[in-house]
Amino acid sequence: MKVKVLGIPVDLGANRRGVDMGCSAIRYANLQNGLEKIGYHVEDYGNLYVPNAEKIKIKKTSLKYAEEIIEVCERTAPLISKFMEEGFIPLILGGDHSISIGTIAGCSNALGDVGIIWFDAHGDFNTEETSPSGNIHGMSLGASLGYGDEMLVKVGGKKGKARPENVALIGVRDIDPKEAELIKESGINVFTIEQIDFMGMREIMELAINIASNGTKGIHVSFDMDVIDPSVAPGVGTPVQGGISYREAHLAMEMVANSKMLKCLEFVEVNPILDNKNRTAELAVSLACSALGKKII
Ligand SMILES: NC(=[NH2+])NCCC[C@H](N)C(=O)O
Ligand SMILES: [Mn+2]
Ligand SMILES: [Mn+2]
Repeated sequence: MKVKVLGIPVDLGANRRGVDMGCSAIRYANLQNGLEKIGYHVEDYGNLYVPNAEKIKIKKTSLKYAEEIIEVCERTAPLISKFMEEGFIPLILGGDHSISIGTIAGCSNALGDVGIIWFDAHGDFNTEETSPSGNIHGMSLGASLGYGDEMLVKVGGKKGKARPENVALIGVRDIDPKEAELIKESGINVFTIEQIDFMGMREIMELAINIASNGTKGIHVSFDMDVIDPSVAPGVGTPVQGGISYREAHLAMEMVANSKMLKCLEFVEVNPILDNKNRTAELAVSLACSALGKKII
């Protein structure tokens, strides 16, 4: 039971500044202590170097900071693979959601076949052509599945990090029109917030875990804190009303732990500037503990 924590303080993929501080906020909320209490050996690698937005001129408004984000992701991928080969579960702290292009590449390279459960209010399936914002954090799931800019798609070496039938996108309620078409075309499994209301998180997670486990060597869980309702998780840059509850989020993580398939875990989009006394980071810590096996009794 070993966890290796890695901070990736990228905020270049999002419009609002401040998610780069997410990793510090999550560590400050006693992450290491919480994991040690449930029996983990925890090593903290520290943060990856990320260039400062103030020093960079945007070259392309349709793919903002692409060069820098790709460079960070290319450094991330081999590091994640290495942690996994050493027997650690990587626990990655964002940063905005663009970092997943690198983490998923690394996880996929280490495992060969990986399933992805992606929690998000958004689809993160835009491309340069469909994105209304040009922000790469809205493109990272699509890029991981082979859609979009060649350089983004090729991070870590191979195009298409998982089979679409092994991917579950959960909690979505804000998808751009052309993004929706791409999502449908891709064939990934989508569970909207409406379906969670209707079927309950338990059934959705049973399906999602099956989807992500079927024929794979393990599951990568990518957790965008904006999947949770903003009344519970206010410290995010792109909040959308009507998100999942505190307990639904925990139940989902508890079921991930029970599946014994978790190989790589990340929490992204925590923005301490917009938070209320660090409660969103504290929630990320308690969710991490649940995903890694913390039990009520
Ligand atoms: N990871 C996120 N919070 N993504 C938000 C994406 C918002 C919007 N769909 C866009 O592409 O700009
Ligand atoms: Mn996201
Ligand atoms: Mn989101």
